[in-house]
Amino acid sequence: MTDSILDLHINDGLTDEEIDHEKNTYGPLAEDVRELILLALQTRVDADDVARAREHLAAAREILERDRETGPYGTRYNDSGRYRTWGNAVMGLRNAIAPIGEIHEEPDGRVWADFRLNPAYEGPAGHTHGGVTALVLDQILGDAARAGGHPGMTGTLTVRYRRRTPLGALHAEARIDRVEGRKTFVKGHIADAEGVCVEAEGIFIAPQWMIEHRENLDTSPRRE
Ligand SMILES: CCCCCCCCCCCCCCCC(=O)SCCNC(=O)CCNC(=O)[C@H](O)C(C)(C)COP(=O)(O)OP(=O)(O)OC[C@H]1O[C@@H](n2cnc3c(N)ncnc32)[C@H](O)[C@@H]1OP(=O)(O)O
Repeated sequence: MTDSILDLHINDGLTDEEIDHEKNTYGPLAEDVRELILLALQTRVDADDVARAREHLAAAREILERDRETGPYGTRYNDSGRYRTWGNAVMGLRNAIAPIGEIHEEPDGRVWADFRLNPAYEGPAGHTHGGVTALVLDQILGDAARAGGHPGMTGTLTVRYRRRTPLGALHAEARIDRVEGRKTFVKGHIADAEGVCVEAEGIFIAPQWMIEHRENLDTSPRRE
């Protein structure tokens, strides 16, 4: 173990039942917080009602803080090969800002997700923030590299914004273009119902520590 990423790659020994229990407990909490983020943006109730709502939120925070972790979630797995990246900013089950619920991996190497971006992801008025589409593409392209057996860190991500990306229903997909030694070149895009909005090419590079620990890495399709 030579890298700080590996230090957060932990078999926590949970049973499948315990993982399911955690999923059913903390997943809905993240959903509630996601709804609260939107409500903070959109509510029009008056100051008295806001003050009352904040009292309830303070009470909820007091309960949740009674027993908590303080650091990042990292990657956790168990003996049956269930990997959890629940803190991930794009698709972490316990992360209320993560916009994607599930990323699908096809046998032909295509990786894709259908998702919705609500107004909390706004950049130009009524449209998606360019940093958010880049965030999603970094994940989807990185997942295509990993799912194809070539996990790596993003070395370069080149993003071309072809036309404005609306908020609402979107589709992202990616696949490996070619592999050159430790470098994997991946191409992908985000589209709305009218077609492609943003294209990206990523170069994912397997650092030495990742190659050395390859057999322990999360290339399994059972990630959740
Ligand atoms: C145990 C847990 C494991 C988890 C395993 C699963 C991971 C599965 C991910 C899932 C999906 C995640 C999706 C989100 C992915 C991020 O968000 S990752 C976070 C953002 N990226 C980073 O923080 C990376 C920071 N940079 C680095 O760590 C290092 O610079 C790199 C990129 C690993 C390269 O370091 P290095 O291995 O020392 O590279 P080096 O030996 O200098 O060069 C090797 C080759 O790459 C080229 N190269 C070097 N840097 C670059 C670059 N930036 N751009 C292009 N080419 C470059 C060199 O020219 C060289 O090419 P050749 O001469 O061989 O042709």
